[in-house]
Amino acid sequence: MATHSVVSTSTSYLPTNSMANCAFSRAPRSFTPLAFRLAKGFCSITFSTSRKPLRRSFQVRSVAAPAEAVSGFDDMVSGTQRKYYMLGGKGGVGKTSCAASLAVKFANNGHPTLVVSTDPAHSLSDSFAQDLTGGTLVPVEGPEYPLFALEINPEKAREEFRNATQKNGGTGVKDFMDGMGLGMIVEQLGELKLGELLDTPPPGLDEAIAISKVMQFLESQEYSMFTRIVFDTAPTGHTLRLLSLPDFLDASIGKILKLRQKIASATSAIKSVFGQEGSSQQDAADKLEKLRERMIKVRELFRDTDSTEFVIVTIPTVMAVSESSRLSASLKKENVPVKRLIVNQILPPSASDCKFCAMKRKDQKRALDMIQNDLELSSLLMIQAPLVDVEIRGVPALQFLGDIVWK
Ligand SMILES: Nc1ncnc2c1ncn2[C@@H]1O[C@H](COP(=O)(O)OP(=O)(O)OP(=O)(O)O)[C@@H](O)[C@H]1O
Repeated sequence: MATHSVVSTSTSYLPTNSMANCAFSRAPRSFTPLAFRLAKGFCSITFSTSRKPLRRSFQVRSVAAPAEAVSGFDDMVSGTQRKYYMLGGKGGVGKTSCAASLAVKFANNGHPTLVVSTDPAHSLSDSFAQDLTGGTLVPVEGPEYPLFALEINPEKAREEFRNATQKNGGTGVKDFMDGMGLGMIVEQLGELKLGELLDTPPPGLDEAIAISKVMQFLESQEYSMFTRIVFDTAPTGHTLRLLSLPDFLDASIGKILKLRQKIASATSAIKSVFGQEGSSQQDAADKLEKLRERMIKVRELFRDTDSTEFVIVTIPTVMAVSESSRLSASLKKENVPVKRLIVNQILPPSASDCKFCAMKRKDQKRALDMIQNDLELSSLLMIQAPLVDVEIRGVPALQFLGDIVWK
């Protein structure tokens, strides 16, 4: 198996420090790559500057790759049935870059695609070099088939829901129960903390509501065209909490709705309370019911082996690999289908390493060996993605990365 490392032939871009000895040399970071053409033996990159386009040529060395790097993209792209890919892992490992590059690749291979960020700290806009904020679908320019991006604003989604349960400055469901002299029952149902849940949401709720918001989009006929949906998820901790959240919310909301029904039919006095303030409370109850239905759908979606896959993204460091192993175990426990592990930012092969690179390479090798011996991770299809020497920003750059990673 051969891979290609990019070596600048233009000495003006070679750094003056010891890294200059490395095959892995630097490209000008202040430029935005406009087009990448990688062919066997030769690669050319066109950069734009504020003054004029600049073209630089690069030799591409053929070197032995350390391991098989085939991702099984053919399998991922085949069929027109809708499929969901969720990319997750430790913060900063390259989830967004991998998710965005996968979305671009799907769109270039015949799939109308939607890429969604559910990470409260969005970086999709940065990755596509396009403003995708605003919580609506934004078309991404460049790919052959339609590609839309969506950055969910969890804060806004939560506010919308909270407003429906907080009429007249009340504090939501808990006040609603208190107001009917039923606060005691709420207290008795110790685990029923929906009021608090809305006031001080636990970590992960934002993302659950964000995904529920996505479901809202997907239920709509208007969006039925998308055959591939790629999620750029929040870092591991959020994702793990998110996985257990639909069950928790389902149970809590289910209980409160049942309780409400029981109370409503039990006494006429309470019935009249419902009657007088019917619309806002009915509205809140309807919203709760709707949220609950969506949570059930989210839970089913996470576990559907036919249509969903969670791809773990990591980097070759002991800390990242340990976290990925825990993530994999948790996903397995929750019956979430996982097949692939991307090990991103691997130093490309080089004939002459500087001291820094040699040490880094040794560390990376240790982490890669750790993956091979890890009970959780060794069974996954490992995709090795090289550390590239340009910032992955904009569709051409994502296409370039996608062609390396998704083969
Ligand atoms: N293979 C790679 N080679 C070089 N740079 C990379 C590579 N993958 C990602 N990067 C860079 O690393 C930085 C972090 O990447 P990215 O935003 O995709 O990570 P993330 O896991 O989504 O981060 P966060 O957890 O903060 O959302 C970005 O500047 C990106 O361009």
